[in-house]
Formats: sequence, structure tokens, C-alpha cells
Amino acid sequence: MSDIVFIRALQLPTIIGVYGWEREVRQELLLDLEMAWDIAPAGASDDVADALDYSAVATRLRAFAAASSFELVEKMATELAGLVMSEFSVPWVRLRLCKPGAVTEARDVGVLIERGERPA
Ligand SMILES: Nc1nc2c(c(=O)[nH]1)N=C([C@H](O)[C@@H](O)CO)CN2
Repeated sequence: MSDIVFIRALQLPTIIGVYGWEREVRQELLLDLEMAWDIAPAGASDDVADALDYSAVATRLRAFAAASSFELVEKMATELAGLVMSEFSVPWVRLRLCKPGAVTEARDVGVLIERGERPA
């Protein structure tokens, strides 16, 4: 099983950053998320109850980000990955967390992490 459910460019307004001014204003991170998930049951039933509901995942991640206040994107990425795996029973995630505009000369910067065991 190598199926993936994904979310691309999810907007996550949050407090993030190491500098003083960054502790005062919300900035928008962008999240790309791949989640290992067997889509065969939902593919057969056409029932969202059999699916990994990407809407539910997105809503939960946005709520977590809205309530969080980390300094590093590394910490935020690690927490987001753990949340998805523990609350949605996802065995493996690949997560890219982008901070647009953090480096003037770059479109965005950030981290790309994988957590868990990807099913064969
Ligand atoms: N590896 C990282 N480097 C930096 C981070 C970070 O989260 N991880 N953060 C900053 C500042 O907050 C920066 O984004 C402000 O523009 C600098 N380096």
C-alpha cells in the first residue's frame, strides 16, 4: 500500500519566529502534507467515513497553529507531524513547512521532514 492523501499550500496563520517583532504579529506559514493512507476502502464505498478526511485534518492543523506560539519552524513542523500521526492514526507523513518572505531574496524557506514508517 503506497497510497497518499495530501494537502497542498494550507495557510497557517500563527505566531512564529525568533525576533522580538515576530512575537507580536501573526505570520502565515504554508504547509504541504503527504499522509500514507490506504484509499482502497473509500475508493470502494464512496463514503467519507472510510476515508482520511483531509478537511478534518486541515481544520485541526489550522486550530493548532492559531493557538501555538513557537520560535522555530523546526518545532512547529515536529508538532504538526506528531499531531497528524497521533490524532488521525496516520503511520507516515512527509511535511514541508514554508515561511514565505523570511529571507528577502527567496520566495520561501523552511523545513521538509518525514516521520513514522511508510507502509510497503
Ligand atoms: N533553521 C531556522 N532558521 C531560522 C529560523 C527558523 O525557524 N529555523 N527562523 C528565523 C527567523 O525567525 C526568521 O524567519 C525571521 O525572518 C531565522 N532563522
